Amino acid sequence: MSRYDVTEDPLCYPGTNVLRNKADLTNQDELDQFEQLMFLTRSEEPLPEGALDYAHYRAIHHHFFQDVYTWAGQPRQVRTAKGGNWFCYPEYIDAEMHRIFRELTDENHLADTTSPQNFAERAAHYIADINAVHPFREGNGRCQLTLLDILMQVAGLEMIEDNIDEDEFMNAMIASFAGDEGPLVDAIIKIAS
Ligand SMILES: Nc1ncnc2c1ncn2[C@@H]1O[C@H](COP(=O)(O)OP(=O)(O)OP(=O)(O)O)[C@@H](O)[C@H]1O
Repeated sequence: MSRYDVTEDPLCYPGTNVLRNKADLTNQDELDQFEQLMFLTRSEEPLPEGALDYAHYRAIHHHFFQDVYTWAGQPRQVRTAKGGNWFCYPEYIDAEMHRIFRELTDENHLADTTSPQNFAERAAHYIADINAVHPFREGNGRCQLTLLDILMQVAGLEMIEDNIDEDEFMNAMIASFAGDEGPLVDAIIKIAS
Protein backbone atom coordinates (compact mmCIF):
# COMPACT_ATOMS: atom_id res chain seq x y z
CA MET A 1 0.00 0.00 0.00
CA SER A 2 2.99 2.32 -0.12
CA ARG A 3 2.52 5.08 -2.66
CA TYR A 4 3.69 5.01 -6.24
CA ASP A 5 5.43 7.49 -8.47
CA VAL A 6 3.01 7.53 -11.36
CA THR A 7 2.79 9.33 -14.61
CA GLU A 8 -0.58 10.99 -15.26
CA ASP A 9 -3.23 8.59 -13.96
CA PRO A 10 -6.90 8.65 -14.97
CA LEU A 11 -7.62 6.06 -12.28
CA CYS A 12 -7.13 8.73 -9.58
CA TYR A 13 -9.49 11.43 -8.43
CA PRO A 14 -8.48 14.63 -10.23
CA GLY A 15 -5.63 16.49 -8.59
CA THR A 16 -4.86 13.64 -6.16
CA ASN A 17 -2.96 10.36 -5.97
CA VAL A 18 -5.99 8.64 -4.48
CA LEU A 19 -7.32 5.82 -6.63
CA ARG A 20 -10.98 6.01 -7.56
CA ASN A 21 -12.74 3.33 -5.56
CA LYS A 22 -16.15 1.75 -5.13
CA ALA A 23 -16.65 3.35 -1.71
CA ASP A 24 -15.81 6.74 -3.26
CA LEU A 25 -13.28 7.48 -0.54
CA THR A 26 -11.06 10.42 -1.41
CA ASN A 27 -8.98 10.29 1.76
CA GLN A 28 -5.96 8.00 1.35
CA ASP A 29 -5.92 6.77 4.95
CA GLU A 30 -9.59 5.87 4.78
CA LEU A 31 -9.06 4.10 1.46
CA ASP A 32 -6.09 2.17 2.88
CA GLN A 33 -8.24 0.97 5.78
CA PHE A 34 -11.16 0.04 3.54
CA GLU A 35 -8.89 -1.74 1.08
CA GLN A 36 -7.20 -3.78 3.80
CA LEU A 37 -10.52 -4.66 5.41
CA MET A 38 -11.93 -5.90 2.11
CA PHE A 39 -8.70 -7.77 1.37
CA LEU A 40 -8.79 -9.52 4.74
CA THR A 41 -12.47 -10.34 4.32
CA ARG A 42 -11.88 -11.89 0.89
CA SER A 43 -8.83 -13.70 2.27
CA GLU A 44 -11.19 -15.69 4.49
CA GLU A 45 -12.86 -17.12 1.38
CA PRO A 46 -11.40 -19.87 -0.82
CA LEU A 47 -9.17 -18.57 -3.59
CA PRO A 48 -10.38 -18.92 -7.18
CA GLU A 49 -9.42 -22.20 -8.80
CA GLY A 50 -7.05 -22.04 -11.73
CA ALA A 51 -4.11 -23.47 -13.61
CA LEU A 52 -1.49 -21.35 -11.83
CA ASP A 53 -1.07 -19.26 -14.93
CA TYR A 54 -1.37 -15.54 -15.62
CA ALA A 55 -5.17 -15.76 -15.91
CA HIS A 56 -5.25 -17.42 -12.49
CA TYR A 57 -2.99 -14.73 -11.01
CA ARG A 58 -5.31 -12.07 -12.35
CA ALA A 59 -8.30 -13.95 -10.91
CA ILE A 60 -6.62 -13.92 -7.50
CA HIS A 61 -6.12 -10.15 -7.72
CA HIS A 62 -9.73 -9.76 -8.77
CA HIS A 63 -10.85 -11.89 -5.84
CA PHE A 64 -9.00 -9.76 -3.29
CA PHE A 65 -9.81 -6.33 -4.68
CA GLN A 66 -13.19 -6.73 -6.40
CA ASP A 67 -14.95 -4.79 -3.63
CA VAL A 68 -12.62 -1.82 -3.95
CA TYR A 69 -11.62 -1.27 -7.58
CA THR A 70 -13.55 -1.72 -10.84
CA TRP A 71 -10.25 -2.69 -12.51
CA ALA A 72 -9.47 -5.53 -10.08
CA GLY A 73 -7.76 -8.35 -11.96
CA GLN A 74 -6.81 -6.13 -14.88
CA PRO A 75 -3.26 -5.06 -15.66
CA ARG A 76 -2.32 -1.44 -15.16
CA GLN A 77 -2.20 1.00 -18.06
CA VAL A 78 0.08 3.65 -16.62
CA ARG A 79 3.79 3.63 -15.93
CA THR A 80 4.58 3.24 -12.25
CA ALA A 81 7.67 3.24 -10.06
CA LYS A 82 8.58 2.83 -6.40
CA GLY A 83 11.62 4.48 -4.91
CA GLY A 84 12.82 5.44 -8.36
CA ASN A 85 12.56 1.89 -9.70
CA TRP A 86 10.35 1.92 -12.79
CA PHE A 87 8.41 -1.27 -13.31
CA CYS A 88 7.63 -2.90 -16.67
CA TYR A 89 5.96 -0.52 -19.09
CA PRO A 90 2.24 -1.32 -19.47
CA GLU A 91 2.47 -2.34 -23.12
CA TYR A 92 4.79 -5.24 -22.21
CA ILE A 93 3.02 -6.49 -19.06
CA ASP A 94 0.89 -9.21 -20.65
CA ALA A 95 3.76 -10.71 -22.65
CA GLU A 96 6.09 -10.65 -19.64
CA MET A 97 3.55 -12.21 -17.31
CA HIS A 98 2.74 -14.95 -19.82
CA ARG A 99 6.48 -15.64 -20.15
CA ILE A 100 7.01 -15.85 -16.39
CA PHE A 101 4.09 -18.20 -15.83
CA ARG A 102 5.09 -20.30 -18.84
CA GLU A 103 8.53 -20.76 -17.31
CA LEU A 104 6.98 -21.53 -13.93
CA THR A 105 4.76 -24.13 -15.58
CA ASP A 106 7.80 -25.62 -17.32
CA GLU A 107 9.30 -26.00 -13.83
CA ASN A 108 6.17 -27.87 -12.73
CA HIS A 109 5.28 -24.93 -10.43
CA LEU A 110 8.28 -25.90 -8.26
CA ALA A 111 6.66 -29.20 -7.21
CA ASP A 112 9.94 -30.98 -7.90
CA THR A 113 12.23 -28.74 -5.85
CA THR A 114 14.37 -30.87 -3.59
CA SER A 115 14.75 -28.83 -0.40
CA PRO A 116 13.54 -25.58 1.20
CA GLN A 117 16.79 -23.97 -0.03
CA ASN A 118 16.20 -25.15 -3.59
CA PHE A 119 12.56 -24.04 -3.40
CA ALA A 120 13.54 -20.62 -2.05
CA GLU A 121 16.08 -20.05 -4.82
CA ARG A 122 13.57 -20.83 -7.57
CA ALA A 123 10.64 -19.06 -5.90
CA ALA A 124 12.75 -15.94 -5.29
CA HIS A 125 13.54 -15.82 -8.97
CA TYR A 126 9.87 -15.88 -9.98
CA ILE A 127 8.64 -13.52 -7.28
CA ALA A 128 11.40 -11.05 -8.16
CA ASP A 129 10.45 -11.25 -11.84
CA ILE A 130 6.77 -10.70 -11.08
CA ASN A 131 7.63 -7.77 -8.84
CA ALA A 132 9.71 -6.22 -11.61
CA VAL A 133 6.71 -6.48 -13.92
CA HIS A 134 4.29 -5.24 -11.23
CA PRO A 135 1.18 -6.02 -13.29
CA PHE A 136 -1.37 -4.21 -11.16
CA ARG A 137 -1.84 -0.59 -10.22
CA GLU A 138 -2.11 -1.63 -6.56
CA GLY A 139 -2.10 -4.91 -4.62
CA ASN A 140 1.03 -6.45 -6.10
CA GLY A 141 2.73 -7.29 -2.80
CA ARG A 142 -0.29 -9.11 -1.45
CA CYS A 143 -0.71 -11.14 -4.64
CA GLN A 144 3.00 -12.00 -4.67
CA LEU A 145 2.79 -13.33 -1.12
CA THR A 146 -0.33 -15.32 -1.99
CA LEU A 147 1.42 -16.88 -4.98
CA LEU A 148 4.39 -17.72 -2.77
CA ASP A 149 2.03 -19.43 -0.34
CA ILE A 150 0.46 -21.46 -3.16
CA LEU A 151 3.86 -22.47 -4.53
CA MET A 152 4.94 -23.58 -1.07
CA GLN A 153 1.89 -25.82 -0.84
CA VAL A 154 2.65 -27.27 -4.29
CA ALA A 155 6.19 -28.00 -3.09
CA GLY A 156 4.91 -29.64 0.09
CA LEU A 157 6.03 -26.79 2.33
CA GLU A 158 4.08 -24.61 4.71
CA MET A 159 4.29 -20.85 5.10
CA ILE A 160 5.09 -19.72 8.64
CA GLU A 161 3.23 -16.43 8.52
CA ASP A 162 4.49 -15.32 11.94
CA ASN A 163 8.01 -15.28 10.52
CA ILE A 164 7.19 -12.77 7.80
CA ASP A 165 9.24 -9.64 8.40
CA GLU A 166 7.70 -6.96 6.18
CA ASP A 167 10.78 -4.71 6.23
CA GLU A 168 13.05 -7.62 5.38
CA PHE A 169 10.80 -8.60 2.48
CA MET A 170 10.64 -5.04 1.20
CA ASN A 171 14.44 -4.64 1.31
CA ALA A 172 14.87 -8.04 -0.31
CA MET A 173 12.48 -7.06 -3.08
CA ILE A 174 14.39 -3.84 -3.70
CA ALA A 175 17.68 -5.79 -3.81
CA SER A 176 16.13 -8.24 -6.26
CA PHE A 177 15.12 -5.36 -8.50
CA ALA A 178 18.80 -4.42 -8.62
CA GLY A 179 19.67 -8.01 -9.55
CA ASP A 180 20.55 -9.55 -6.18
CA GLU A 181 18.06 -12.30 -5.31
CA GLY A 182 20.09 -13.50 -2.30
CA PRO A 183 18.22 -11.54 0.39
CA LEU A 184 14.89 -12.71 -1.03
CA VAL A 185 16.07 -16.33 -0.94
CA ASP A 186 17.00 -15.83 2.73
CA ALA A 187 13.64 -14.20 3.53
CA ILE A 188 11.75 -17.06 1.88
CA ILE A 189 13.72 -19.75 3.70
CA LYS A 190 12.78 -18.14 7.02
CA ILE A 191 9.08 -18.54 6.29
CA ALA A 192 9.20 -22.03 4.76
CA SER A 193 8.85 -25.16 6.84
N1 LIG B 1 11.63 0.53 -4.43
C1 LIG B 1 11.10 -0.65 -4.75
N2 LIG B 1 11.61 -1.37 -5.76
C2 LIG B 1 11.10 -2.57 -6.10
N3 LIG B 1 10.04 -3.14 -5.47
C3 LIG B 1 9.48 -2.47 -4.45
C4 LIG B 1 9.98 -1.20 -4.03
N4 LIG B 1 9.24 -0.78 -2.98
C5 LIG B 1 8.32 -1.74 -2.75
N5 LIG B 1 8.46 -2.76 -3.61
C6 LIG B 1 7.66 -3.98 -3.67
O1 LIG B 1 6.42 -3.68 -4.26
C7 LIG B 1 5.43 -4.57 -3.72
C8 LIG B 1 4.24 -3.77 -3.22
O2 LIG B 1 3.48 -3.40 -4.33
P1 LIG B 1 2.00 -2.79 -4.11
O3 LIG B 1 2.08 -1.56 -3.27
O4 LIG B 1 1.31 -2.75 -5.43
O5 LIG B 1 1.37 -3.96 -3.29
P2 LIG B 1 0.33 -3.88 -2.13
O6 LIG B 1 -0.14 -5.27 -1.89
O7 LIG B 1 -0.69 -2.83 -2.43
O8 LIG B 1 1.22 -3.33 -0.94
P3 LIG B 1 1.97 -4.09 0.22
O9 LIG B 1 2.81 -5.18 -0.40
O10 LIG B 1 2.82 -2.98 0.81
O11 LIG B 1 0.88 -4.59 1.12
C9 LIG B 1 6.08 -5.34 -2.59
O12 LIG B 1 6.47 -6.62 -3.04
C10 LIG B 1 7.30 -4.49 -2.29
O13 LIG B 1 8.34 -5.26 -1.74
